[in-house]
Amino acid sequence: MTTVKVVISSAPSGPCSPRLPSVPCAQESFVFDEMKGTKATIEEYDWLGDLSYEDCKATADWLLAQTDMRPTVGIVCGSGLGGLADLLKDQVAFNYKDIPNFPQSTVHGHAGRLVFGTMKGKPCVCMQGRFHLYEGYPIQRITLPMRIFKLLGVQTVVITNAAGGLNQDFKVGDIMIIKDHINLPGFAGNNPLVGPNDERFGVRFPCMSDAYDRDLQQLAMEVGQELGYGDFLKEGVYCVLGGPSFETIAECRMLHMLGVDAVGMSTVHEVIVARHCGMRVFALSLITNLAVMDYDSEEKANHEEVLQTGKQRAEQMERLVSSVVNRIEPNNNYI
Ligand SMILES: O=P(O)(O)O[C@H]1O[C@H](CO)[C@@H](O)[C@H]1O
Ligand SMILES: Nc1nc2[nH]cnc2c(=O)[nH]1
Repeated sequence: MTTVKVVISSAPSGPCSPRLPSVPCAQESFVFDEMKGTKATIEEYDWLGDLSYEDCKATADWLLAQTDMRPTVGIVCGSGLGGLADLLKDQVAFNYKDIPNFPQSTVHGHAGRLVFGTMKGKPCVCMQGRFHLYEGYPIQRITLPMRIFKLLGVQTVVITNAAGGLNQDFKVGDIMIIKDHINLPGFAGNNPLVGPNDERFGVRFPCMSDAYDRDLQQLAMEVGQELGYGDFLKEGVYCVLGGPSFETIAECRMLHMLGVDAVGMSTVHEVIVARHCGMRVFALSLITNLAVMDYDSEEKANHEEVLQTGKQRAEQMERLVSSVVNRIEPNNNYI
């Protein structure tokens, strides 16, 4: 695994203080790559490493050469939700380690396979395992699969995750349709679109007020009601944190005050990159545990509980996702 830590800086005598690369101004601003010990100007720095448009295209072309499947729907399985991939028929599967430029899954509950197949007759590609910031990958690399999805022909991305519930009305096992997000690492400049923008993927300043497709949210609500999931189907705002430590009580209280309904360590970066390249997004959180907000509580968040809840709700998550996918039209409409 290659980890690159970069420091953006400028000469002390320069007119600008240390700054983010998205607002380059001082001539003397430079990027110091701590791993390689090299220094380059913001323009010169190889932000994407081997993840340029051409490299993404090479990966997509490699995959397209191995299978006749032409997916229009891309699915990301959250922690403990890898069973979604097993729903696919006529599977062609690749271990991440065999796919050029792909990172490796390092987290328990994330198998590390890219599975092509049909779900209710629709050609799909499914990430059985995702990448997280806390695994040490650069943020551009954990979101690489979204660009590969786009280049494979995917139009709609269905993203799932396991999350801690902050909304006091939520219970363990609830499924939350994500209607919006808060990108907390993004407040500190940790956004997957930082660096030079390649217009072949999308615009420099993508809009995020329509990040989560409203028609698909409504469709999922309808489908959920039809399936009899009304009691545990919710909607809300998801907040991403860097992890891997779970939140303190004070952090949970702060997030709750900010209007966050569920907290996790994934999804948002994928959503930003998916929206940047014009795919539409539908996302679900499985509430695997309740955030601890009370100093008298003995509860302790832990990954085993997360995986366990995933197992318990797997069947309903799978039915909800497959029923939504069933009603997505290839031209991005739904029926
Ligand atoms: O978001 P997913 O990948 O579902 O996983 C969630 O569960 C893990 C913690 O148990 C973290 O990785 C968190 O992000
Ligand atoms: N950050 C965070 N991620 C989670 N993933 C599943 N549960 C949680 C949680 O409580 N907090």
